[in-house]
Amino acid sequence: MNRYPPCPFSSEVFGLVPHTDSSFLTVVNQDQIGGLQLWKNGRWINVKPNPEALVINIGDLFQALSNDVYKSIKHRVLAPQQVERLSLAFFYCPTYETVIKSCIKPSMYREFTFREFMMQIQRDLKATGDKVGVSRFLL
Ligand SMILES: O=C(O)CCC(=O)C(=O)O
Ligand SMILES: [Fe+2]
Repeated sequence: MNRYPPCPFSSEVFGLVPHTDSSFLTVVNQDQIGGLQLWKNGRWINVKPNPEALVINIGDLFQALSNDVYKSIKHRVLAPQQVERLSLAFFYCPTYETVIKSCIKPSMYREFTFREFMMQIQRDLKATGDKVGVSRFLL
């Protein structure tokens, strides 16, 4: 559950900074406040809340397994100005021992386990303050 409290400095801070999800797939149920945006064709696009729909995000593992046929899209959440925003995110991930390996050859990525991937993200975050992500495993 993500809770985004109303923020008087909403133009200066993010609810959630730009990122890609480290999962295989993410299922998001957002409320009606809005603020979720996708980076597409060089600009941020609003994901309009729809009470009858869930948002399905392709994650980094889907990108690696599909050999970049599908991309994990960069997204962010703007901080709400006046009212609280809530969302539910379900990250569909494999076990840590699962080997991520594309069946499309030649593979763009070397084989890696989900554990290796998550540990590399933590190391990069500590060292650079940023998630480098799946590009770390490009051959
Ligand atoms: O709150 C949202 O709509 C998206 C949440 C999200 O991107 C995440 O939890 O990774
Ligand atoms: Fe996300």
